[in-house]
Amino acid sequence: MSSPKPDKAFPVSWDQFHRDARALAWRLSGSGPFNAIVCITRGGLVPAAIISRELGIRMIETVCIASYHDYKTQSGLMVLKDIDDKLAENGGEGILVVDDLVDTGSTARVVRERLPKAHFATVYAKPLGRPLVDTFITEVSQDTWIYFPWDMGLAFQPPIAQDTTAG
Ligand SMILES: O=P(O)(O)OC[C@H]1O[C@H](OP(=O)(O)OP(=O)(O)O)[C@H](O)[C@@H]1O
Ligand code: HPA
Ligand SMILES: [Mg+2]
Repeated sequence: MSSPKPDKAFPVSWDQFHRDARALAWRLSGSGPFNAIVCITRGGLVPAAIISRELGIRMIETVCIASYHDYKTQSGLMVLKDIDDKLAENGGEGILVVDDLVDTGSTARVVRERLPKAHFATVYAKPLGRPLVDTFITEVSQDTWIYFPWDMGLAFQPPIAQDTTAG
């Protein structure tokens, strides 16, 4: 049986995301040193860019994984592009893996199997995936959906007095 879809919303602005990704970089600056970043696309691209700038890591590899094909629905995790074998030598020691969030943990689990010694970092974490992450910044509940700034746009909001759904 599939779990109920998250019904709480946690919208994140560009400003907030930049602050949180920078906070993650600060926290990571006490770990390492890291020779390279492995970024889990697509969500990991933005935090990886911010962290690579802050920590001066210019070697960046991608692992391309698609797990949520429809809005809030996870189905059939696919590894579209694997990590270069050379980077996976030594079990990924000295490698920093970056993603935007960990939810059920299935994406992180696949990457961890490939890079068991790598350091795994995400900006946000939900309880089911949290044990798979070494460093993260903010935890949200499992029934919360995180709305990233690249998935949102500015929209008109009706005044409270006109909102028929308001009490
Ligand atoms: O812990 P999990 O339940 O596996 O969920 C977390 C993953 O889901 C999202 O990726 P998605 O598959 O939506 O692809 P995208 O990064 O290309 O948006 C997110 O970016 C994480 O990689
Ligand atoms: O809460 C989420 N927000 C955006 N993408 C996601 N992919 C898995 N969980 C989430
Ligand atoms: Mg992703």
